[in-house]
Amino acid sequence: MKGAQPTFSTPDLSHIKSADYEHVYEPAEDSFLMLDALESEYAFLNQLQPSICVEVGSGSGVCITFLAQCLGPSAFYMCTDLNPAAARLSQATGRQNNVLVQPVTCDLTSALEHRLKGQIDVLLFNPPYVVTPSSEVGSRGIEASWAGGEKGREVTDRFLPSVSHLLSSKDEIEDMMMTAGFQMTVVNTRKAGREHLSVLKFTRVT
Ligand SMILES: C[S@@+](CC[C@H](N)C(=O)[O-])C[C@H]1O[C@@H](n2cnc3c(N)ncnc32)[C@H](O)[C@@H]1O
Repeated sequence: MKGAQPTFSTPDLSHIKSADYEHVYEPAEDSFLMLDALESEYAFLNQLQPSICVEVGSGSGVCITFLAQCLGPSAFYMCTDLNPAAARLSQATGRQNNVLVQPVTCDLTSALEHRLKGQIDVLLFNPPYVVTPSSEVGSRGIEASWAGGEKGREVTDRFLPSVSHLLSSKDEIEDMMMTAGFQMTVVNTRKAGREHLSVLKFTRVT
């Protein structure tokens, strides 16, 4: 049916043993909420035609693998985690679901910042958000899954300032026009050989 929203299945996690979840975050309500959001944003993500997608704090790899299943092999999928067991498991989850996920063990995006500056098209993060003493934040074990420190925001607050220089600048024109008081809508896009063509509509909002 023309224009129908495709549906996607939750990645196969049958390779993960219950003992693995003693070391790595087991997908829970928050993970599944992220999958639902990715599915409902599918049209937007697909139209973006991303080249590089990154998940920070990938845990079991369920979210980045789902994204790779939704968008297919034309993009490169990477993930980071402070917990080395999570980075390894994320790669295994990709493999289990026939998608390639490149893991990096590092704090937030620290290992990517030079090479991928301004090149990441899709950046996901389901951060630890439980209020805990600050001293519990930043472990390389399972505690890193939930320990959010003061107000549950310590990890998120360190992550957010890096977003603007990591993300690709496809919306530079939009930023420029928003500053000038216009809203931008992408009316139509088409891939023509190596070119991505778009018709952009600007409407004055202020
Ligand atoms: C709530 S879990 C989410 C896991 C997975 N994305 C999901 O949705 O099921 C948060 C993840 O972030 C990782 N993490 C916490 N602090 C981090 C940091 N500073 N840098 C990278 N990863 C971090 C944890 O190890 C954990 O895997």
